[in-house]
Amino acid sequence: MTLMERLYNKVSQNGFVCVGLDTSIDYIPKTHKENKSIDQALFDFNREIIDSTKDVCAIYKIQIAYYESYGLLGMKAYSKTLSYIRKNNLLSIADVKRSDIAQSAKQYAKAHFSGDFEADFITLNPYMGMDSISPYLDFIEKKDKGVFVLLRTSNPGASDFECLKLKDNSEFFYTVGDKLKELNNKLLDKTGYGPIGLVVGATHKDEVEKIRKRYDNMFFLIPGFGAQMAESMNVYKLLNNLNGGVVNSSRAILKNYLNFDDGEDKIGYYARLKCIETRKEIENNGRL
Ligand SMILES: O=c1ccn([C@@H]2O[C@H](COP(=O)(O)O)[C@@H](O)[C@H]2O)c(=O)[nH]1
Repeated sequence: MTLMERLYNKVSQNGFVCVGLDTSIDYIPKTHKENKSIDQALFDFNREIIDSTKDVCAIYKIQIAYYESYGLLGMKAYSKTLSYIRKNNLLSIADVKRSDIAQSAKQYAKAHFSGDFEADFITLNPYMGMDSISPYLDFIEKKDKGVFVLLRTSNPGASDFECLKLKDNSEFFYTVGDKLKELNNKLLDKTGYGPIGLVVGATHKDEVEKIRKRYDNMFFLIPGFGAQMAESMNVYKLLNNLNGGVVNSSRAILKNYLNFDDGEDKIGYYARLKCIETRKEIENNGRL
């Protein structure tokens, strides 16, 4: 089975939620971190979240910044989390948003598609051009890996550059998307999708239908739901009949336990509950 088939099947079986492991030591209760090294505390927390959510989510996204910020110990937790995900036959996205000249991109590809930090998918920033993307193709084709490239990001400043108007009055990000679509079209498999996906935030409601239609064969990583308060209807429209993307939620899932008196003893349980709630909210509002 190809990577895209595995992801597609996970979405069909478990739903489209992508659990974001943006794990900060600040989110971990005192009782769960005292007498532990930082790497152990981060990893134990992640393991509890993974064990409790693996049958109600499609994939895990690990935001590298949260681990890098704790130095070597953070990166140890990052590596252990990725390998735990792999050992359990689950899927991972390393949110590393890389971008560089081809020679350096090749090293990034090696770093994040093999060895200590091996992930199934990574995120890329396309703004240095197509030669900053092509070095990843070797791993995509030979090692069955995938990428999600930033297209229309969820942050408030996203329009500063992504939406700059070109001479024909189109927005710049469509040029980026069209080039990536061309590349992805050569790699489609029987799911109808290919391993070059797009990051499309659900926070910009006016464009979601146009983006979904234009990039119909591209699998989306959709951030913005939960802590960034994107509307569930926007998410639904980006999902392409609920099987064309995964919806990331990080803080809302990891910190859900804080909303309950008995939360500290049931971190995984409340994360699981939030995953189920997230899926239901998006599915139900989409049906309206
Ligand atoms: O456009 C983008 C691209 C990436 N992200 C990342 O997704 C998560 C969102 O976390 P929440 O806590 O659910 O808001 C985080 O890792 C971002 O770096 C994004 O938000 N928007």
